[in-house]
Amino acid sequence: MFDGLKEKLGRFRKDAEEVAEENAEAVEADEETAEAEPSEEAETETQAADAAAREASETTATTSTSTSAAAEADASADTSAEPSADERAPSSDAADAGGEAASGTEPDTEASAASASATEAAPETTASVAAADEDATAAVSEESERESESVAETEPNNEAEAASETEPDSEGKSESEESSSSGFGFAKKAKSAVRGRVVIEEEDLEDPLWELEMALLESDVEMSVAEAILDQIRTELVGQERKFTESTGDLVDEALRDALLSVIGVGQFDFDERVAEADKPLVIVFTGINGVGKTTSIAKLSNYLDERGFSSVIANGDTYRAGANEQVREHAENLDTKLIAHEQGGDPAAVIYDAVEYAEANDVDVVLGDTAGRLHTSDDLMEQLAKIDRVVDPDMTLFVDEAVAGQDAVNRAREFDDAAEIDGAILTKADADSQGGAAISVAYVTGKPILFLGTGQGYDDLQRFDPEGLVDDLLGLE
Ligand SMILES: Nc1nc2c(ncn2[C@@H]2O[C@H](COP(=O)(O)OP(=O)(O)OP(=O)(O)O)[C@@H](O)[C@H]2O)c(=O)[nH]1
Repeated sequence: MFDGLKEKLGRFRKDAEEVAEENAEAVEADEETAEAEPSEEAETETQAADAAAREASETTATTSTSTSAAAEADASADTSAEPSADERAPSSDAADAGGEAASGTEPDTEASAASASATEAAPETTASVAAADEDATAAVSEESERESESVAETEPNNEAEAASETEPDSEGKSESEESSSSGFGFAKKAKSAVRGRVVIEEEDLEDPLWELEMALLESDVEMSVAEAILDQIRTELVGQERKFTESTGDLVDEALRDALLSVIGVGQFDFDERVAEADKPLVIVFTGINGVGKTTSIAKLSNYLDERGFSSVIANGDTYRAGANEQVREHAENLDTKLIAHEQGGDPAAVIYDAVEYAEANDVDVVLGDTAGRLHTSDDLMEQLAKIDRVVDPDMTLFVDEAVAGQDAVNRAREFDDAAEIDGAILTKADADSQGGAAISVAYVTGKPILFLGTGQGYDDLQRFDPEGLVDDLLGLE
C-alpha cells in the first residue's frame, strides 16, 4: 500500500537529513574551533614569540588597538602565511568575543594555529590570542619587530611553519566566505552548538523541499495539500533553534511526520464510539459514483459492526441500476444480514425510510443505506440525494471512492460534499494504490475525515483509517 509514496518520502528524508547533518557537523566543528586548546607542539614553538609580544606589551601602552596599527604590526612581524590584517584585527570586539577571534586566527588546525601564533601571539586561549595580538600591535617598535622576526627565523623547520607555507590562509578565508554566504554567522552557529542546538537554513532545504513538492504532486496529492505540508515542514525545520537531541534524521522525520499528520488527520473522530453512543437506529447513507466499491464497502461495514456487537440492516437505495438488488442480496445472504429492497425504478428515499422503520421495530442498531452510483454532474441523481437527506435525515453520510482514483477522488469528494454534506469518507482499493494522493488529500480538502480504507475484496478487508499508523508506515517508523 502506497509504496510509491513511501519511496518518494524516503528520498526527501534522506536529502533533507543530509542537509541537516551537514549543518549540524558545521556547528560541531565550529564549536570545537571556538573551544579548542592549541596543540602542545604549537604552544612550544611559539613560546618565544609569545614572550616577545608580552615583553613588548609591558613597555608600551596597551590601549592602542587601531586596525591600522594592527596591520602595521602584522606587516612588521611578517610571515608568508599570515592571516589577513582584517581577520587578525585586534579590535576590542575581537578580544571580547572569543569565538570571533578564534575564527580569525583559526587555531583549529595545527598549521593555522602555529602560523598565527608564531608571528605574534600564543593562542593559549582565544582570548589570549586577541589580547596578545593587541599588545603586539601596540608594540610597533623596531625592537619588537626584530625580536618577532628573529623568533620566526630561528625556527624555520618547524612543522607548523612548513604547513603554514603550504597552506596559507585560504582555510580561514573560505570559512569566513562560507559563513557570510550562508547568512549563518559563525557566532550564531557556535552559540547554537554550545547550547546543544542545531539551526537549519531555508536555503539549505530548498532543493529537498522542491523535490518533495514534485513528488507529492506526482503522487496525486492535491496542490493545496502539498503546499500545506511544505509550509509546515518549513515552519518546523527552518530557522528554528531545535534541541539537537538524537540525530538530524529524527529532526527531519519529526517535521515530516507532523506535517503529514496535520493534513491526513483532519476531522478524525472515533467511529466506533460514535456508533456506540448514538441513539438507535443510527442511519448511515453511502454516496459516490458507479463502480468504486460502495456496495462492497457496505457489506464490509455490516461485517465490521457485527464483529463489534452491533446489528445492521442494509437498504438498497440503488433502484437505478439493473442487477443492483441481486448484487446486494448476495452480500446480505453471505453475511446473514437483513436486506430491504424495492423494485428497480422505485424511490430510493422510500427504501431507506422502510429500512429505518424495520430497524426501529426490530431493535437493529444501524441502517446502512446504499444509493445509486451517480455522476456528481448528474443533476437529478444529485437531487435524489437531497431528497434522501430530507426524508430520512441520516445521522451520517459517508462518501465512498477509490484511493487509486487519486486527484479525481479528491475532486469528487469536494463536489459530493457540496451537494449532500458528508461526515467522512471510505477509500476503497487502497491495496492497489501505490500513490496515496487521495488518502493524503481528501480530509484536508473536504475538512471531513477518512474513516476507513478498503484493502481487498474480502469482507474483512476494511481497516479503520488510523492517521498516526499510516504516517508511521509511510515513514517506516513502526
Ligand atoms: N481490490 C479491491 N477491490 C475492491 C475493494 N472494494 C471493492 N472492490 C471491488 O470493486 C468492484 C466494484 O465494487 P462494487 O461494490 O460493486 O462497486 P459499487 O460502487 O457498488 O458499484 P455500483 O454498484 O456499480 O455503484 C468489485 O469487484 C469489488 O470486489 C477493495 O477495497 N479492494
